Amino acid sequence: MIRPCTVVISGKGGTGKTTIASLLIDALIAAGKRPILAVDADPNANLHEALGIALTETLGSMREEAFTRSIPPGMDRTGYVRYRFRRALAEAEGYDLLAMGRPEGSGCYCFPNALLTECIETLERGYRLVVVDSEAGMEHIARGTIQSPKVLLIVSDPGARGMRTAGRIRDLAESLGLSRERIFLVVNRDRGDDTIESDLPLIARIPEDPGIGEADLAGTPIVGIPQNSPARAAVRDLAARLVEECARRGE
Ligand SMILES: Nc1ncnc2c1ncn2[C@@H]1O[C@H](COP(=O)(O)OP(=O)(O)OP(=O)(O)O)[C@@H](O)[C@H]1O
Repeated sequence: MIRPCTVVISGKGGTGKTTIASLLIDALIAAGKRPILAVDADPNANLHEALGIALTETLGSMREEAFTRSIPPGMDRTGYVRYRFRRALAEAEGYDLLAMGRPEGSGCYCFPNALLTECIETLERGYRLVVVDSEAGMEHIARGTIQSPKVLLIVSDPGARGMRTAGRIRDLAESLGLSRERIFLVVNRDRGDDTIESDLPLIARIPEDPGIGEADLAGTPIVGIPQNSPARAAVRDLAARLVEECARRGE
């Protein structure tokens, strides 16, 4: 089976992971790289809002039912959970979205992780790309839920502190077995004249874009910003680079 190319977007809180994930998914679809599986693995699940689609269910929200609710006649519990799992996919033009939902209690994603680990291989079939909106801790990589991604993007603001954090995330990813050549830096909210001091390979500089702020303020989807907006153009270039990286690593 050919596995899709998995791109994980990580970075510390508020750096623009979800914004970039949504524009990236949109750009990849426009480039014909469909269908895409989008996974919202951020505890503050809001990728669906950035993409402008409704979400009816998260993997976390299925927990109670999976164990307590009586299952329909003729189905065993595993079959029922798989059925519900497929239903948790929000279908949209060119992609499906799966949201993990909030962690249970002490920050553990035990149930959604177990579910995703069990189902991801079957689920991945049929997708060309998997784009994961993740968090800095990379619990999903640590737990092996998301198999070694082909590309890890670390999003950071241009400042020195952001660069140090990006370096620490890279070290964490490496300690989890990800090879350095798969890890790239994305500088977001770039003002053009910032000096980037990082030993991470820079794959994209996404400019500060007033259209994103306006969409945020109005609560409208990020993917609704004009096609010619500066951030969108930069993400299109990023999408093209990712397509090359995936091809190099055997999509
Ligand atoms: N290039 C940009 N230009 C202008 N504003 C931006 C840009 N990128 C992100 N923002 C703004 O920065 C804020 C944080 O962005 P976003 O929610 O995408 O970050 P995040 O890393 O996903 O956050 P969290 O870790 O909380 O999930 C939002 O208000 C968003 O509108």
